[in-house]
Amino acid sequence: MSSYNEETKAINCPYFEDCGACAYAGMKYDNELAIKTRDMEKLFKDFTKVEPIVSMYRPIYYRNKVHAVVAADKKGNIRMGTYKENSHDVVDIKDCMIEDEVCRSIINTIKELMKSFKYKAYNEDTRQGFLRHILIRRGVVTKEVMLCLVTGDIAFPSKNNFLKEIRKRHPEITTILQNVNNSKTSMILGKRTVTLFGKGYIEDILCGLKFRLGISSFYQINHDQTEKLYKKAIKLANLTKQDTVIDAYCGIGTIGMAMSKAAGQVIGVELNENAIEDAKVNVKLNNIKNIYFQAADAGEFLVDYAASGRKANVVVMDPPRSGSSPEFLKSILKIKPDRVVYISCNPETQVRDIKTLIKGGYKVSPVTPFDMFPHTAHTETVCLLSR
Ligand SMILES: C[S@@+](CC[C@H](N)C(=O)[O-])C[C@H]1O[C@@H](n2cnc3c(N)ncnc32)[C@H](O)[C@@H]1O
Repeated sequence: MSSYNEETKAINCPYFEDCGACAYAGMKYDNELAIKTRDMEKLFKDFTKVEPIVSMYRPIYYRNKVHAVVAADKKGNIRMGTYKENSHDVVDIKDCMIEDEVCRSIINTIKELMKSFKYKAYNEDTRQGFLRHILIRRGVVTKEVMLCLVTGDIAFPSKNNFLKEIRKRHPEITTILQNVNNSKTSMILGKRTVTLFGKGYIEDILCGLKFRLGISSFYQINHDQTEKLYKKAIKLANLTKQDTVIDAYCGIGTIGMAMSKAAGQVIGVELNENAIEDAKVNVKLNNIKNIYFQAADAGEFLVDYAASGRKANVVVMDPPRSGSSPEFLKSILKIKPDRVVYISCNPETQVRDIKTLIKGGYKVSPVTPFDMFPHTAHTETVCLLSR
């Protein structure tokens, strides 16, 4: 069994070595925070100072999105969990200190039901079998739960009985989806998704705003730390009603919408069309009038934006782990916004991108690290670049 020490805020986990997610399992939380701060100081030492890391009061059960790979061992026993590092062996996880407890208990129930319903785990080599992945999202404020079963085929034996049973055992589930993925791929989701029960999405409240979340859209996995991070980003942006803000890599529109009250207008740009669909609904849900969204590659969008001579005073960017693109950064240097607020889940690519902006005339504020992923080796950072 995994456990948490209330005094040291350390977690202990029997899967620690095989799973590999929690690099700092077993360590006092204070020591972990000191290591993360030191790492950030090293990384940013040539450019700027690092502020104290923003930590969690109770750093457990924070992941509001939980994923389990489903597989069978040589004896045919079902295993549900995560891939061992650099392998396709599945670590069979029964409990986890960083995942939402409700999501985890639903996964454990599905494992039990697979036996009684005689469902087979999907086999990636033969591409046979039924259940391949389980993906669950829970609204931290609304408590709505979305369960997505990723199967190798659309055929779902005893579907109605299964749905009845899982809903009886977990009345907290508000919607159930089936996604079909029979491709040789490391991607979890395939192209086809059908709603088996409920609305097909959940809602959650973040920074006082309501957000609709689909299964494929990005949503920060640590709700409480995200609110602190956005608050800091809004402060750094120092907005007025005269400002035009570009929210680049905007996902379902969370940051841009949180900034819209203080800004003149906001333009959100995001590659994932489903996320943009959610963003457009979210604007209506919150009755926001000064924001619009475009589905596009952020780099291409900004190249066109710069070429058309339009201006923006503020750019907020929150790219994926790979960071931003040279075209995007080049266009920033053309548009010359006064302020660029850069949020990153991979400070190494952030440093690379910051170097380009500094060469182009920007100065960088102290960086604030946020412990968005306690016990793992990851840190989120935010800073302001201004000219
Ligand atoms: C770290 S998430 C940030 C999302 C959002 N800002 C939030 O806080 O919820 C990065 C987002 O960038 C999107 N993305 C990835 N590559 C992109 C690209 N080339 N152009 C635009 N968006 C992209 C992803 O789909 C994802 O939604």
